[in-house]
Parts: sequence; C-alpha cells; structure tokens
Amino acid sequence: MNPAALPPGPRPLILGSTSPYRRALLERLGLPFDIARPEVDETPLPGEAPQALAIRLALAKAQDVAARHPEAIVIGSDQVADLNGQSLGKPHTHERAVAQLRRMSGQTVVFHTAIAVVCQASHLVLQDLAAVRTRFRPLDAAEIERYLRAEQPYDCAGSAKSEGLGISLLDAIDNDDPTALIGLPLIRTCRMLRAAGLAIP
Ligand SMILES: C[n+]1cn([C@@H]2O[C@H](COP(=O)(O)OP(=O)(O)OP(=O)(O)O)[C@@H](O)[C@H]2O)c2nc(N)[nH]c(=O)c21
Repeated sequence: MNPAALPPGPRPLILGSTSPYRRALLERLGLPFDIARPEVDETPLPGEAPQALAIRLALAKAQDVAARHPEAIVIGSDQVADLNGQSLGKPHTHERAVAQLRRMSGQTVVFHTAIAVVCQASHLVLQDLAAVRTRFRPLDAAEIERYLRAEQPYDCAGSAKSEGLGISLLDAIDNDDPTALIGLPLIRTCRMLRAAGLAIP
C-alpha cells in the first residue's frame, strides 16, 4: 500500500535509537512506540563543529529509520559534548573515559543534544537542538577513578551520568530542557510530536 494513501489517524511512532536512556525518557510520555536501530556512520567530518555534528547525525538517524518505515513518525537524536570546540562522544573504554574526564576537569562543557522528527508519508522534517552548559569541578585522578569504577558510564557522551553519581562531578548546570543532558530533550520532543500530529497528553 502506498503509505501516502494511509487513512488519516495517528501514525505509528518509532524511536530510532539504541540508547536505553532515550528509550526510558520517551516512555515517560506514555505514548506507544517501537524501537529501530539507525545505521549511521557517526564519524565527524573534517573540521565539523560539535553542534553541527549532533544536528547532522540526529537527522541522519531519523532519515535512515524513516526510509525503512515511511508511514511512521520517527525520532532521531544525537548528543555531542563540546569542550572548547572539541567533540567528545562515548568513551566506550575505561581508559578513554579517564582521558575525557581529565580534560573536562575544571572546564565548561556544553552538551549539544539534537533531535529530528521525520515522517516520509507526511513530508515532515522537524529539527531542534538543546544546549546544556555544564561546569565540571576540578577533579583529581583518584576522584575520576572512584567515579568511573562506581558508575561505569562508558556508553555516555562525556563519561558521566548526570542523573546518578555523575552529578557529584559538577559545579553547575544551565538548562532549559532538563532531560536533554541525559540524552533526549523532552520539552522539545513533546513540542515536535504535537507538531507532527500526536496528542500529548
Ligand atoms: C551526558 N549523558 C549522555 N548520555 C548518553 O550518551 C549517549 C550519547 O550518544 P549518542 O547520542 O551517539 O547515542 P547512542 O549512540 O547511545 O544511541 P543512538 O541513538 O542509537 O545513536 C546517549 O545514549 C545518551 O543517552 C547519558 N546517559 C545518561 N543516562 N545520563 C547522562 O547524563 C548522559
């Protein structure tokens, strides 16, 4: 069936993400949704700024999943930590997490979380970005080691879980969308899903 010929009504919602944290955040809205894995190369382009990288990848993730589910409303998101213009992603290993936190110690780090909402059948492409400015305390090697051993945030951009023990690494958070730092800005997500035709609440 041509997806454009679907009868009007609520379209299926898909979160195009493997992140368990994004999934848990979206579940807060109480909407039924499915999960699909985006197949996107997350390597930055030469000279690409952190914010531009997050915006590009969020859209690429949503479009990749939307190409396989043209009738659905698809959410894609990407987060990149910005340390003085340098992009920090997920460390994946203890050693890389130590290196990230050493560099972030005493610094201002801006977490850019981009979101894209795409529906091919409705010719809909919406994009937004939440920037969360954080200040990390000066951290010594023993603190970094204790924190990482306790929380193991190796799948988190910037090597910290702000809703957990990671909050103890921070001096300040400046934020207009409180869940953005965890991985999905829900105020913006609600706004975009309403624009896509979903009823929330
Ligand atoms: C700062 N921070 C970042 N993350 C996670 O770090 C990851 C950023 O990485 P990503 O934006 O590339 O997404 P990921 O590859 O995990 O999933 P994708 O959608 O399939 O591409 C996301 O999973 C965020 O949820 C965080 N997760 C938690 N729980 N708490 C945090 O404070 C936090």
